[in-house]
Amino acid sequence: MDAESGGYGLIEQGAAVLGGGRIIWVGQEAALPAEYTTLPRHDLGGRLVTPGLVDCHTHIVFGGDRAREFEMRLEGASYEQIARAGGGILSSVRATREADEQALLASALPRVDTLLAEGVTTIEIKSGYGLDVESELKMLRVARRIGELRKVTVRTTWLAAHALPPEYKDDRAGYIRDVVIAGMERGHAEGLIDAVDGFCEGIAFSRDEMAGIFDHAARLGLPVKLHAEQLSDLGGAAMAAQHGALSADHLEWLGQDGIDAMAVSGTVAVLLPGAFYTLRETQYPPMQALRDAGVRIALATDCNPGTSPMTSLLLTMNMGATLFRMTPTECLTGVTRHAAAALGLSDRGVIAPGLRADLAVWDIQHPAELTYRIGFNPLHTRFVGGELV
Ligand SMILES: N=CN[C@@H](CCC(=O)O)C(=O)O
Ligand SMILES: [Zn+2]
Repeated sequence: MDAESGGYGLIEQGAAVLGGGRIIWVGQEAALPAEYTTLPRHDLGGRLVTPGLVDCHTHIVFGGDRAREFEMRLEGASYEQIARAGGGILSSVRATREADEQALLASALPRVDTLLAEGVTTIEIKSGYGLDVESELKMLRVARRIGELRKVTVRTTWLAAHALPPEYKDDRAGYIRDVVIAGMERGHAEGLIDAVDGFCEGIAFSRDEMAGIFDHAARLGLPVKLHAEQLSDLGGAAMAAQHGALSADHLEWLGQDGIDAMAVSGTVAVLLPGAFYTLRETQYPPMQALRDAGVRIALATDCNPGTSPMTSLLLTMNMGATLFRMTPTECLTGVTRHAAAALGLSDRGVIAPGLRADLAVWDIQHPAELTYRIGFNPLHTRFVGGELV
């Protein structure tokens, strides 16, 4: 990092050596060690290269859409009112339960491809619209298939604690036992789960319920993360941090206790400006206090049918800057290094020897252009695991 590059760590006239899916060497082309000078070359024409982008919070696999809910909100209904009336997440649950794996895959792929076309090379995909064991596992199988078909890294997250389905409306404990925990065990045994998440909110699960679910995840050796403090302050982020959570996400209502706990545990703050924008929220995440405490901040699309029907990580960066006053450097770090950390991945997000050769090549001169433009995609090429895509 240096002052001139604005903290990006830019290398002018740079070159990188890739091999075995990894970055072997990076530096100025003039300093390329002699042993590499005879290797086949890709001339990138002086373009800017960044790490491949990481979208660390998505619900990109789902059935149906929520365009009617969008209209209802414009007519004055709130997200909570719609949820309490059986709409919101539960309407996506009905459509997701009805869809088979093929249909879910077919509807998700165009959304995924839109992300990839903007330089994304790693995507997190949550369950959470099935809310029964079979439907939740179905979502995660589709997520894994997306990774195989598109040759990108997909990290899967068990989000059965997203909402209470109607058949369990008088039996919260039964839902947690029979679906959230029993399904977690099965999904873990089948190798379908990389992390466990939940929605800690008045319309979803309490802090104590989530703590019990996280204790179970810990027994299985699964890392945890949490939708916390989106609509109210239930102290979810602090509880998640005490469980060593990889990330706490949303965080509009996060208080100082939560910030302090996240700083101690190294929990990444994942901000989701798409949901903030769509819900026309007025409560801002505590950017400066997070910075002051040294909490790492990531950005993600939160692509979902209700609160963030968005498939652009570049627009997310612009929103992070315009809505949350993040600097362009913070926005880029937020979709690379810190986003990788939010997924527990230490092998990507930076261009450095030994790390995965996931790279995005852009037709721009300066990295701030990625954040500054709106609706413009300057991606030239991606390298995924060292392969030119
Ligand atoms: N906040 C909870 N879950 C999703 C929204 C899901 C939905 O409304 O379908 C989110 O991250 O914003
Ligand atoms: Zn979410």
